[in-house]
Amino acid sequence: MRLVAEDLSAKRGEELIFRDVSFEIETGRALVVKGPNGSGKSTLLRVVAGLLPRESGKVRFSGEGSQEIETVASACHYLGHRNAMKRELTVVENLRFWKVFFGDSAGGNGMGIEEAADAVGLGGIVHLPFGYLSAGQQRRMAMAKLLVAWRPVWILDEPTAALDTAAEMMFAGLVKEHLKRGGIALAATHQPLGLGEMAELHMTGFDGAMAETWE
Ligand SMILES: Nc1ncnc2c1ncn2[C@@H]1O[C@H](COP(=O)(O)OP(=O)(O)OP(=O)(O)O)[C@@H](O)[C@H]1O
Repeated sequence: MRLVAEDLSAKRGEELIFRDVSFEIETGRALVVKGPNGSGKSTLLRVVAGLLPRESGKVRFSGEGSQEIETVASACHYLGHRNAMKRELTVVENLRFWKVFFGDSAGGNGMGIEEAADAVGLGGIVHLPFGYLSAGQQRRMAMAKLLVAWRPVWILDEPTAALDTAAEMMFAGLVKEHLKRGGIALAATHQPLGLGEMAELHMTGFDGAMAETWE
């Protein structure tokens, strides 16, 4: 199966942020989106995840297994800059909410909540309110959200910003395992994700009217 984006363009407000962006990602592969601040990386990721409307173009799956997927959005996990957790609820309550809310996509099973917390190295503190956790621990728990429900596509926006080296390595391991299970990852990042050689999409944004280049 492949995630295919064809000739995407998107606006924020009245501004065209990018156009003619196309890529394909096979199962088991990751694509890293790079580019300077403001070049449209986050916008692209949100468009692919179905969180922002696209101005033109298409996002679809093709190949074996794609028929079982109703919509691209239903097959995507999106980890944005914010953690999407309620501070007042415990970690277990937050993860339980997401597990039920997302459900599993066809062809996979999410981890149990304790197992997912263990996988991000925080098994002992799931009873605490999310707001009690340190910033790095909160980010780790947000990563556990990706594990409690199976979705083949992980869309990751600066996933390891502000994490320590151990957490970066832990997350690289999670992504590698996801790819091994037949997942797909699309990640915007300024720092290496520790995944080895990855395909890259370089976004330069518009410099004036029409000066964008895509590699
Ligand atoms: N809600 C909005 N309304 C209008 N313009 C916006 C809005 N959100 C973002 N933009 C603009 O869209 C452009 C692309 O923003 P985006 O967040 O996609 O960039 P980015 O490449 O992810 O940047 P960074 O590396 O800083 O995270 C920027 O010029 C930004 O100012």
